Amino acid sequence: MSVFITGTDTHIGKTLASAWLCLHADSDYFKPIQTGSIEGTDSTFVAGIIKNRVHLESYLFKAPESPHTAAQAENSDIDITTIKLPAVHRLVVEGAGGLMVPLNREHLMIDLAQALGLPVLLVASTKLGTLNHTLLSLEALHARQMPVAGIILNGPGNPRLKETLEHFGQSPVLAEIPPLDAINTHSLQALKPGPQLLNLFNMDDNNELEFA
Ligand SMILES: Nc1ncnc2c1ncn2[C@@H]1O[C@H](COP(=O)(O)OP(=O)(O)OP(=O)(O)O)[C@@H](O)[C@H]1O
Ligand SMILES: C[C@H](N)[C@H](N)CCCCCC(=O)O
Ligand SMILES: [Mg+2]
Repeated sequence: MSVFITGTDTHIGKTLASAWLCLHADSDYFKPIQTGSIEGTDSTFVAGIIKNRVHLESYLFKAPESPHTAAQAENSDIDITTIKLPAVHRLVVEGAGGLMVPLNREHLMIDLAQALGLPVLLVASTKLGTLNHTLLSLEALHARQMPVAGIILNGPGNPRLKETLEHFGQSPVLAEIPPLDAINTHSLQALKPGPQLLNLFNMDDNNELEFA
């Protein structure tokens, strides 16, 4: 089984969560659309953690902007039908920014996620404001009846957040990643995912995802 990792925002921890999951789930990594390549790419970061199990991006643009304008700046255009999943058994696919990020004049990141048909993991902050951002993202996914595997909370502990998001968002919080002093293979290895999250990678493709 493979998953599509999105987030409530850019810079929210999608790559961190992706590297962490690839490490523990023995999974490959694929970032179909990367912008801001000058600053360094997510694939390069993840390759530092899981070495050579990182697949080449389908689209790579220099400008640290939304994919639709970063592509335009290079006289290019993103055609989501050209994005094919690498033929591997376990794959973590990372989006860019959040779900409503435009890829071209017609498609948003959520359209790509829907086209790829993978269960979606939503990375969300634990900061004030996250309830709105997270529930809006879940609303968008549920409105399209897309398979939502669950939420990964990233940031300082916030006791009531899990229960509130599970109640209103009808999706499980599958992991809570604390602020890490260092981000490397050792620190990610030491952070153990729960069985519910790892089981996602052991499910076969026709398993129904439902909120327990
Ligand atoms: N739990 C954490 N502890 C420490 N640093 C973190 C944590 N989560 C994220 N970061 C740092 O915050 C920055 C943004 O995280 P990350 O690159 O994973 O965001 P992203 O959602 O993948 O962004 P993008 O939309 O550009 O792909 C990175 O420098 C990352 O190392
Ligand atoms: C450049 C950044 N690191 C991401 N790759 C792209 C983020 C696009 C965000 C668009 C937006 O929501 O305003
Ligand atoms: Mg990233």
